[in-house]
Amino acid sequence: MILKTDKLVKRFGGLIAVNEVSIGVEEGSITLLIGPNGCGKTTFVNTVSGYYKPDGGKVYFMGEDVTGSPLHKMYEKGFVRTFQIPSPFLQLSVLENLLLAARNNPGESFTKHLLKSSWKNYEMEAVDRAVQIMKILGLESYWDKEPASLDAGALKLIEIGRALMSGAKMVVLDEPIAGVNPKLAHNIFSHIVKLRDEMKLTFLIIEHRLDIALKYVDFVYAMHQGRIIASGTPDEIARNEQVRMVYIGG
Ligand SMILES: Nc1ncnc2c1ncn2[C@@H]1O[C@H](COP(=O)(O)OP(=O)(O)OP(=O)(O)O)[C@@H](O)[C@H]1O
Repeated sequence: MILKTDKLVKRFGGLIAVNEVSIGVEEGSITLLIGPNGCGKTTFVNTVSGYYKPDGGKVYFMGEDVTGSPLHKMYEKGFVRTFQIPSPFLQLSVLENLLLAARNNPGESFTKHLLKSSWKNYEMEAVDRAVQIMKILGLESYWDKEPASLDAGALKLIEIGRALMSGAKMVVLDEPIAGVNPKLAHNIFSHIVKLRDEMKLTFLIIEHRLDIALKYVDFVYAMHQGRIIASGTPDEIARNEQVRMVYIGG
């Protein structure tokens, strides 16, 4: 398991938004977190990623106890939420946007990289990686285009590509297909699957559109009122009575 939580708790005053949530995310998997509005999904992810301090329980990332680690520490360890990556620069190309998201950009620490050769090596490696990522995401033919000229699906893929350039090992996506048409939504999920298969990347995804998402993910956790009420394969979750009750309202 790349990520594990053990009885994680987050309270807001008297409200227990995350109530002893224990989950495990397999490395190289796509894991989905579902549940009705207000059930605690965002608060759970915020508590894991260091945006909130937990009121109880533990978080383990890559075998290390990271309970209460701040957001930037989790990011350094490779646990990345796409909002941590600055928004794309609309006047720059797709390639330039990917390059700017690369971590340890020598431009950031001038004195460490006075030698031109280290700049060159760094730049070549970064360009190679960006090209590899653009190929997997099907963005290579747009490499010199400005993001603003592309569709919503491509923008989402650029966002994921930039998370990858930043050295992410696990990416958390908050409703990656919200507001995009079904064709683009399937396209986004197909590329997430490719990243899992070709780069061994792990995803934790919050998504409401189960008709689409369940076709692509490996494992699902269902939350209701701060607790995990079911977990299993997409098939098991689609057949789960309690999950159906919560979603359809009995
Ligand atoms: N900062 C906060 N202060 C107080 N209460 C909060 C705060 N953030 C969330 N809550 C409450 O915690 C509960 C869980 O909210 P959360 O946003 O985590 O749910 P969610 O499952 O992500 O919902 P959605 O699908 O609508 O995004 C809700 O009752 C919400 O009102």
